[in-house]
Amino acid sequence: MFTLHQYYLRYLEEQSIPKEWYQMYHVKNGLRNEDGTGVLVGLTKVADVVGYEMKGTMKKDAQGKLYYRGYEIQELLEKKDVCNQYERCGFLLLFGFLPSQEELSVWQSVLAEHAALPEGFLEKQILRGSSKNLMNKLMQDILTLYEYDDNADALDNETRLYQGIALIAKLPSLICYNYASKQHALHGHSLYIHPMAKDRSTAENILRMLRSDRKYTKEEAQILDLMLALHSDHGGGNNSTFVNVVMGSTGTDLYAAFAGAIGALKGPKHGGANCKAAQMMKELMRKTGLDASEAELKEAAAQLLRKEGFDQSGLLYGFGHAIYTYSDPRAELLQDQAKALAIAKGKQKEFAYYERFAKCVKALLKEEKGITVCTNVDYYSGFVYELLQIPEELYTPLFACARSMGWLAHNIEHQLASGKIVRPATRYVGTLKHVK
Ligand SMILES: CC(=O)SCCNC(=O)CCNC(=O)[C@H](O)C(C)(C)COP(=O)(O)OP(=O)(O)OC[C@H]1O[C@@H](n2cnc3c(N)ncnc32)[C@H](O)[C@@H]1OP(=O)(O)O
Ligand SMILES: O=C([O-])CC(=O)C(=O)O
Repeated sequence: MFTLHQYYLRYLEEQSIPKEWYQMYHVKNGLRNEDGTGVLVGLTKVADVVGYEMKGTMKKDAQGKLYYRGYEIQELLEKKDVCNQYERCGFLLLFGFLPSQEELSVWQSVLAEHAALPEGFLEKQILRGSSKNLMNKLMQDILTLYEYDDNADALDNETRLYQGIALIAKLPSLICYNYASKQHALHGHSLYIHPMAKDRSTAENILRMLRSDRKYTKEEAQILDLMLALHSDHGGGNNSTFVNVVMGSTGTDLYAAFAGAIGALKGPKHGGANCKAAQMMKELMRKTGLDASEAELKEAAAQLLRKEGFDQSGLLYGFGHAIYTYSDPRAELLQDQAKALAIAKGKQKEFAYYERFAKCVKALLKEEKGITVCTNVDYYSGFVYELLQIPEELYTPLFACARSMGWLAHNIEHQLASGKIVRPATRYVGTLKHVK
């Protein structure tokens, strides 16, 4: 009797493609050039991500910079005493200019108007069906929302833009209600469904919906708002945005493209790294204690790199980036937030542990792999969320909620500017055979 396992072993023996062939056939593996830079696959006016400079044909590492529609992120998010940076950045990403105060309030009321879920959706789709993973549930919900849209397959870009806005407006309640429903269904927790308040920002509404007493402080809302704004876009090349553009290029519906992007973002090498990093750090703190020496921290990192412990992937989550080298500007902003929050909440030792561990990992990856890595956006974000009492399961869904602005902006931009179906090539390297 043959078993599938045997077929699999045979497959490995006969069908595997040696790693060296990628170089031999000049494959742009992972859509990267030989120097690690990304293959140019599009043009965008939405955002720019800078991590190196090209001096002729030489790549030179540089401090990281992120621009939304030409505005540097630090400058854009300078104003700290407001709670609607996310809405402001979203407007900028989608329409290309910074809204006036009046335009911003119109935009907020448009989002509020579309936030309500279709009639019966909460009861049928959310309270009656939970999933073991909230990202998967979000994909299901978005695909179900397709059924409620009479013009779901519209090809016209303006219609798609409005469809996308209506979808984005619903993400905060989808995420929070699914969490509540799951906690109730799987863990027997009390169920509370707080409606979105029309006069509050997205960040305020998320905190309200997540908390049984609906209470939050202005500072908490400002930090969450900053987190959402920071995650709103990252150029056209990041995996989830690209997936959504590739799917959109076939003319498929926006619901499908968003579901695809959410699936991509869930991956632990992409947005899912925020959960993984938080879990990894918790396990390390338990294992080494908060007072671990530099040598102990470095050994703990080396063990992870050797695939010993944690998830045995060999990855140090929250480190490294396809573009950033010396620094990820978002991680720097988050590090400042994490520090301030840690002081306020008496978690300085944990914060110091994060900083000391980061130093060891950077040194280790330089020694072992010869690469310059920085902490990326996913390193400190979980720590910040934890101090805001946001449950771990929601870290990646919140990323999706924020990034949906960027997904939509790039989806529409590609359709308007190029409209070309994305279709690269692969080379057949098997042998030719005849059926006997
Ligand atoms: C929102 C975001 O998506 S930010 C990124 C979040 N992801 C993570 O934090 C997961 C950990 N990091 C990584 O896996 C990677 O750094 C990525 C996926 C972000 C970028 O990957 P790449 O562009 O392939 O990185 P790069 O070309 O610099 O990698 C060179 C080598 O270093 C390894 N490397 C890079 N980062 C790490 C890391 N954090 N831990 C262990 N090894 C790493 C790569 O696996 C590769 O090894 P190999 O040559 O043996 O195959
Ligand atoms: O740009 C990338 O490859 C990943 C990233 O940081 C993001 O999507 O925010």
